[in-house]
Amino acid sequence: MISFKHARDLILTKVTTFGTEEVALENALGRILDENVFAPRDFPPFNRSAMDGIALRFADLQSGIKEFNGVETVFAGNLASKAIVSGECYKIMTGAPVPEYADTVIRFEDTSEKNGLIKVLADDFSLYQHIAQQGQDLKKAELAIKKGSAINIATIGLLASMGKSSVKIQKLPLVNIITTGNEVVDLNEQISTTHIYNSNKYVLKALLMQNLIEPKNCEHVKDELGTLKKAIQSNLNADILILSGGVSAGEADFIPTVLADLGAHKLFYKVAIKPGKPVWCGKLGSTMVFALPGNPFSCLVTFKLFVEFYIKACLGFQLENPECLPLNFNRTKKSSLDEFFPVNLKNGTLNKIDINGSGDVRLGFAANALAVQNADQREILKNNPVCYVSL
Ligand SMILES: Nc1nc2c(c(=O)[nH]1)N[C@H]1C(S)=C(S)[C@@H](COP(=O)(O)OP(=O)(O)OC[C@H]3O[C@@H](n4cnc5c(N)ncnc54)[C@H](O)[C@@H]3O)O[C@H]1N2
Ligand code: MOO
Repeated sequence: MISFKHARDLILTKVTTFGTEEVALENALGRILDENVFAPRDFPPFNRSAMDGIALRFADLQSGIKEFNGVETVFAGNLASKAIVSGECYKIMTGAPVPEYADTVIRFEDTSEKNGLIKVLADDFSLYQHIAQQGQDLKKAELAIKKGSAINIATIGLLASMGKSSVKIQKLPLVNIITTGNEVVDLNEQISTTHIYNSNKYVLKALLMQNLIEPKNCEHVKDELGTLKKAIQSNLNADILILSGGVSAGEADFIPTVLADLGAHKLFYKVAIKPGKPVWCGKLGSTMVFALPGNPFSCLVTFKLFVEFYIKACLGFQLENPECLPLNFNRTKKSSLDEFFPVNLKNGTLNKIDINGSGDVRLGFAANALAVQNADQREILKNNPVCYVSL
């Protein structure tokens, strides 16, 4: 059995890229950019009025001029055709280019207009006030977004502002899922007292969808050596194969044997964590295989700790160190394993979530984070910091 950290380090030795693709901007949210994007023009591209008002010469205000002749109105999208001289101003609308002859904007609210003369009521003004100056956000040819950046909402807006209708991004992995177990039936199937519904299938699919991945194939297989072998072989046409169940010590837990028979290169089998100890990980041909324990909460936890970790590392997401916050209750443990438990992060503390072990179908559903009690910490007292990952 290896430590959690050792298991993660082994996974990192298998990090690869799934290739790149060009997608329409509207499909790029949450993905990793695979190109440097340079500003195609200055932003703003011209001195832009930030207010509806009048544009005038600051020097006039400084010399005490308070009344101005409005010579032209400049709307957003238009250019002024006249040059102003001392004592003259433009009426200008938000988003319009401030003509080169003006350098200060006064809001309409701070003016009054009578007989064509516009009076400045405010006494407090500064050069370039209410003007977003050309190139103040980005200069033409400046690196606007670095290759490897995660595309968030703001990035989508910026890319659109730069006129990018499509972007080069990291491809997502192809993922297949095989759930196992004679007692496990799909929703809508006949269920008897000793049968259970296949919740892992839906949890794994949802976890992948959370990572924007739609599984390529998803099937359920009985605990039978030959059938399992065939199913695994026919699901190696993916970057990642996720198995659930059949990895522990039971007489029908065939997965580690089948994987060995198929010539898989094992990275690890059994990690010093709870839940999820019997997790198996390795490579079969070019496919990365994660065989997760069947217990629902173990399946969820090992996906987050290992499968998602691998996917994120391959895609080039920055792997952040876990954050830590005070635990709002006392927690003791008997095992000498790293124990992961569901918590609810609220108001800066980690609050208790009821869960009866890794077979609890509730999966800690009110939880929004997974906290860890390290192997050597037998007891955590209330208000002591605990590290967690978001769910
Ligand atoms: N003698 C030992 N027994 C067990 C050990 C051990 O170290 N020694 N480890 C325990 C731990 S920890 C776990 S976790 C489980 C893992 O078992 P398996 O991966 O072999 O999974 P199964 O036995 O197939 O199932 C366990 C449990 O989960 C239910 N299950 C399975 N698949 C699904 C599914 N798709 N959807 C919902 N629920 C599922 C299954 O019915 C069982 O109740 O082993 C312990 N045993
Ligand atoms: O790892 Mo098992 O997941 O403790 O039940």
